Amino acid sequence: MQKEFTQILTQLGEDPTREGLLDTPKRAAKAMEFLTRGYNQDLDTVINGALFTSDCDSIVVLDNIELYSLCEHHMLPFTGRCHIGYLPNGKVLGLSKLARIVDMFARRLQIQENLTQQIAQAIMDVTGAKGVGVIVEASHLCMRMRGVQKQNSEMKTSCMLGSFRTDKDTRAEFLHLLKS
Ligand SMILES: Nc1nc2c(ncn2[C@@H]2O[C@H](COP(=O)(O)OP(=O)(O)OP(=O)(O)O)[C@@H](O)[C@H]2O)c(=O)[nH]1
Ligand SMILES: [Zn+2]
Repeated sequence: MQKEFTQILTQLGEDPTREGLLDTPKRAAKAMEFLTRGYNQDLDTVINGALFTSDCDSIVVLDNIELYSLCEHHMLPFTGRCHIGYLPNGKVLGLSKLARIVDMFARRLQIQENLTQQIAQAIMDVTGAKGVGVIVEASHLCMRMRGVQKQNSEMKTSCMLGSFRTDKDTRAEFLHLLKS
């Protein structure tokens, strides 16, 4: 991507050979590689076998997982928090792996709706849980720095699968746990 970033600098009217910009294409390429490293990850590697037998039959929640992604329309950041709950079905997932799953999908070009669904579906697929709920709250720089320029609105998306979708008591308990 270095060559392309040099071209972008030129298109902007900049001089890519001036001192401050000499290493910019290299840095920008490295940063973009980091911001999209989710493309080089898969669930198996991320989970690393950290799936443990358990007879836990209560909702497990991990909330306020910070999230950094890039919107696929403008390639500008959207950032916020992800809240996850699942009802185990004989297996529990290593706690950090929930956050790693969030990162794997967030570090790709995304829209928030798809990101939310992909996280929920991955947790369902990996754990075979009875139900999964995922809520994402995020602020989109493409709506703040440019375009419609609204500073305070947040997008909230949710994906409820299995018993979180079919059983309103389970869903209510999840939402209550998040509030408390
Ligand atoms: N649904 C959804 N839309 C998003 C997300 N991120 C950015 N967008 C929207 O994608 C849309 C792209 O609309 P376009 O009209 O093609 O692009 P644009 O002219 O840059 O739009 P404006 O942002 O309204 O200036 C905008 O409404 C963005 O707000 C997201 O995660 N989910
Ligand atoms: Zn956008």
